[in-house]
Amino acid sequence: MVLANKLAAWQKLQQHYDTVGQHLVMKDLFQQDGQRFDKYSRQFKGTDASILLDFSKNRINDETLGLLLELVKEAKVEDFRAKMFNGEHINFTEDRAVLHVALRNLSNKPILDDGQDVMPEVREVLAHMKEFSDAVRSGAWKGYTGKAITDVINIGIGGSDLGPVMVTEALKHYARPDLRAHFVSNIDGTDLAETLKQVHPETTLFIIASKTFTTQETITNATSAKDWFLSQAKEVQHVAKHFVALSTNTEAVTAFGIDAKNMFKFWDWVGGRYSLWSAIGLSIAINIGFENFEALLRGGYEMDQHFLNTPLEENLPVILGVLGIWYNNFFGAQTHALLPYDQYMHRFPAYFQQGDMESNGKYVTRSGQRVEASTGPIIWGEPGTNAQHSFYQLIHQGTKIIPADFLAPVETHNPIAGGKQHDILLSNFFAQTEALMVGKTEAQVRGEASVAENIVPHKIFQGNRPTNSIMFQKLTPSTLGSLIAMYEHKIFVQGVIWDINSFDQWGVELGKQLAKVIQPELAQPGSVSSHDASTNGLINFYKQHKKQY
Ligand SMILES: O=P(O)(O)OC[C@H]1O[C@@H](O)[C@H](O)[C@@H](O)[C@@H]1O
Repeated sequence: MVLANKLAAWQKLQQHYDTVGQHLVMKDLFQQDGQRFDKYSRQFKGTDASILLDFSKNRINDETLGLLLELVKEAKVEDFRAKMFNGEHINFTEDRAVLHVALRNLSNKPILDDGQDVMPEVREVLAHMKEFSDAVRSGAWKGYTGKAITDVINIGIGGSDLGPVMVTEALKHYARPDLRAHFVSNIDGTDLAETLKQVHPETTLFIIASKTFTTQETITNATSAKDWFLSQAKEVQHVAKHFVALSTNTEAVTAFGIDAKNMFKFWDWVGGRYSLWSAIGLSIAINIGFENFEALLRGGYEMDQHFLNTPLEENLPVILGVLGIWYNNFFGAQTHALLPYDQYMHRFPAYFQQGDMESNGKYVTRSGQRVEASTGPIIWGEPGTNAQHSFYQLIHQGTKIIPADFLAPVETHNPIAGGKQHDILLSNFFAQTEALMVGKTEAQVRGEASVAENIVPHKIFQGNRPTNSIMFQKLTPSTLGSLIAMYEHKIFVQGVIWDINSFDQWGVELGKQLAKVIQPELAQPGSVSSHDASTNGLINFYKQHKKQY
């Protein structure tokens, strides 16, 4: 593969940026073209999910879009897309297929990994999840004293936590108040301790979620949870009624003491950050019911079909992907904000911090060279309108360009005050992207009542700040599924263009290795001298002041 910045379309884009792109003023473009919204907005329609993407408030014209799509073709995004769906081992550093799309493949089409159809096993696990989640929800699954389960604690971290947390929060409207979901991820004992305070062992189900079943945080928390449980339940045989595992590692699960029949399997072709669609979604299925979990899968599946079959110029993930490239690589934007105007989506940005940054935070190309162009953006965000009262100042008047996606539902689940609160929310949603685009000129500032001369520059907004507006009818399970899959594929498109492997995560390993060296040093008496002066100093400071428990 050729380095992204050496592709002919990239060079053309650079020239276009230098001569035209960087000078484009959106306000003028809107004045010149009354059809700009129609021209630069697209709709996705699933069975019941519908998503509008308005990307007209971007610093682009027809030539920009044409060249960006040329880049997609030249970088062979379509070939890679086919490779992913066909089960080729595109995650070549781990020699794995990338088949999260199989988890939501609701068609009868087989999907092959190493020549074997993975669908029968996928369906088998889904059936197991249905059976189990139904039993927990109906109360048929009983704890060791014969009581029904009231609290489910998912113990997992990274991809084995963030997806279930984000989705259960986003779909809280569909959850039953008498069946509470909790999530413990951090090795900090506070996370587990504070959660255990809220539950009772007789009515608590622990879901130990770990693809590898070797992750230190998860196994340690799971062991402490088991100790807590056994301190009251006493008999080891009761563990079977209160602990289940979600993993690819049967051996480690059984060694932990969980019965293999209480294990929900998935496969190494499911990346951790793409795993909420797999058995890792068990806490979701219990929380919102299996039918709703299936609707989530359907939404994902329908977005997969859209990504696969829609022409590039109509393809939402492709459009979002190339717009990201435009700002990241030509305007030098370092970050990308996700700003959901839906309180239920408050963990959506955190979810895609892992989804995007663990996927595309890489500087080595597929052929092992160093990239010459900037890769994955820093993803951040908070729900509107809270974010407006926090960091929007910098987006409006700071020195950095912050491309942002604004997401909002047309319909709210909670029409408080006869829908008035939703109107207020949405008026802010519309106003912010408008303000970011049009800004406020010096003349406008002066036109306002009595502004002191020295204050004038402070009140000017340059505007021309790019945003995408993403509206969907209502935050239903299928809509959420489509939105998640849309961003997954956006990340895919960008990774292919940058020629990096979006599906490994070697960058998280070094810190883990070093922690394993340091942990025994903390338990030994005396000071350490084997590290650099700073690390030695910090460790020794801790050892001097540490409390013995
Ligand atoms: O599910 P596991 O194996 O416990 O892994 C949890 C997380 O572990 C992290 O180290 C990885 O970077 C993540 O990608 C992963 O999701």
